[in-house]
Amino acid sequence: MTIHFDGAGGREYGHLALHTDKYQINMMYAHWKNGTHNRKAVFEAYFRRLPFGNGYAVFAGLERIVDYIRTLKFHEHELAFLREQEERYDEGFIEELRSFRFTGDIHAVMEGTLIFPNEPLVRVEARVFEAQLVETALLNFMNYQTLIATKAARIRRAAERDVLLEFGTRRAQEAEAAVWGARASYIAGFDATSNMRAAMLFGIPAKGTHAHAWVQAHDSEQEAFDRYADALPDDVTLLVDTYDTLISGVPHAIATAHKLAAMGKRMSAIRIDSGDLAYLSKEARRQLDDAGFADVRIVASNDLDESIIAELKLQGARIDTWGVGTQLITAADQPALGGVYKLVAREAVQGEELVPVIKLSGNPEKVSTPGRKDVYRLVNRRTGRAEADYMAFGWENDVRRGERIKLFDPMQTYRQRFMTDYEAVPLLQPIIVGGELKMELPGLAAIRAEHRRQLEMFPPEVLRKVNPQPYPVVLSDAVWEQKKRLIEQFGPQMHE
Ligand SMILES: Nc1ncnc2c1ncn2[C@@H]1O[C@H](COP(=O)(O)OP(=O)(O)OP(=O)(O)O)[C@@H](O)[C@H]1O
Ligand SMILES: O=P(O)(O)OC[C@H]1O[C@H](OP(=O)(O)OP(=O)(O)O)[C@H](O)[C@@H]1O
Ligand SMILES: O=C(O)c1cccnc1
Repeated sequence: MTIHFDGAGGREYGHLALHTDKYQINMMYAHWKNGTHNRKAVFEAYFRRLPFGNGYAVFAGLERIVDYIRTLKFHEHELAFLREQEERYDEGFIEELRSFRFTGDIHAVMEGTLIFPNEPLVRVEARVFEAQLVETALLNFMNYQTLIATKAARIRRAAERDVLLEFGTRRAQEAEAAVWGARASYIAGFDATSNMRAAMLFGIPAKGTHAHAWVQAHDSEQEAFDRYADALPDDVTLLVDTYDTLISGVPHAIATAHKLAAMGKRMSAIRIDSGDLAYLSKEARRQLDDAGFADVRIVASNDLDESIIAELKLQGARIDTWGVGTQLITAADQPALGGVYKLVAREAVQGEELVPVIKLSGNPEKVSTPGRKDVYRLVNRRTGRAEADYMAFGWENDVRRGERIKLFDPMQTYRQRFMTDYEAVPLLQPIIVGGELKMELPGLAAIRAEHRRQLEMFPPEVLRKVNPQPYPVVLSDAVWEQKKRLIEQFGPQMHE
């Protein structure tokens, strides 16, 4: 059976229970066959390396994860499809899936939070049957949206206080990437999107200029500008590079601006989309100023990214607004974030205590950190600065009480120091408990404000775009001791 996409937005198309890798279904099946499917498991999602050589990443994806978890169920057409698989799953398993709901707990970092390698960002505690299924979709959402939010944060930094417009939809890796990418960019400081659906779904301001096609669709550039300005209300932006930016585009735009002014309307901006954007913007600025339009702004676009924006600023470009598409929405210089989802604890016997588990690797970076962990941001009370993120077990009270704690880097254990006068801010919040939404997720305005507030807490050395200082992510003694113990316990087996 194949459910053909009927082109009419068929409802099946939006159902995500099978938005998972086949091996998850097979593991669920094997757990079910063995009678272990109801045992509790704890998974943590994290990434190991920061993208783009940045000093931090920006967490995004939670809204989509929560929506997915809350609506997760197997529909009849999905069960029918599973019945046809070569594994010939027992009918009892299909029946089990028919009543499937997520009944576990999810703790997560809030969107917009600055995050760092190897710290848990989402913790899923549920029957292994449930926790296993959701890995793929959860990573899919978290990895893409966090990647785009991080890229957007770099662009925001380069653009300083200028206006940033997200223009990526036409180059995005399909429709969902466009809208969730627009949202992720907005979280990290973009001001608006050209994508109308993203604007409608999420309440992001929608903004747009016009394309070359508008100019080409008229007998002359002047006519095109006048007609566009006539048709649209105040504050139009005219694209001036269809023929020649300085010889025809800007002078024609100025002529239109004069006509608008005579009618009590105004032209708000021109857009330049090709050529030497530094030179053209400076010359266009001069022409506009000389004509008495010092308040008309200049928008630039054309394959921009954070490096080109920084470079154009160095060259003294007179650009007020940056339209950024392809490089942002595809994260062109690093098109994937390698977030992973690892089992850290499990019920060896149903109903009994959780036991920590480890994943070993020849590569020390890839050895997982066992046990169900919390993560705290340690903020120096005197300076208000974040100094380290600290992973500890739930029963460790010293950090919560603000007692003196040791900070050491698990990759460089000889480097350690102590911290006393700090506030420990828990990063993992209870989002879903017992399958029920525990907290109302913040709206985009609050997420953006929190993101901006967090940036203030980090030193410029961590925030800079090139060769930033690593921010410490450290383990409590107890977490480190347990990791060592499990490495010793399971290590030799690697060589057998
Ligand atoms: N002054 C500048 N310094 C550095 N990079 C620039 C400068 N001006 C433009 N760029 C960037 O150079 C790249 C190529 O620009 P180029 O001038 O080749 O485009 P174009 O060929 O004129 O545009 P199009 O192909 O859209 O017609 C783009 O990414 C653009 O943003
Ligand atoms: O360059 P981006 O950062 O992706 O920004 C979006 C681009 O999309 C439009 O170009 P269009 O699709 O018409 O193609 P072209 O200008 O590259 O020919 C627009 O004029 C921008 O150049
Ligand atoms: O509004 C614009 O100028 C725009 C929108 C999408 C892509 N390029 C430009």
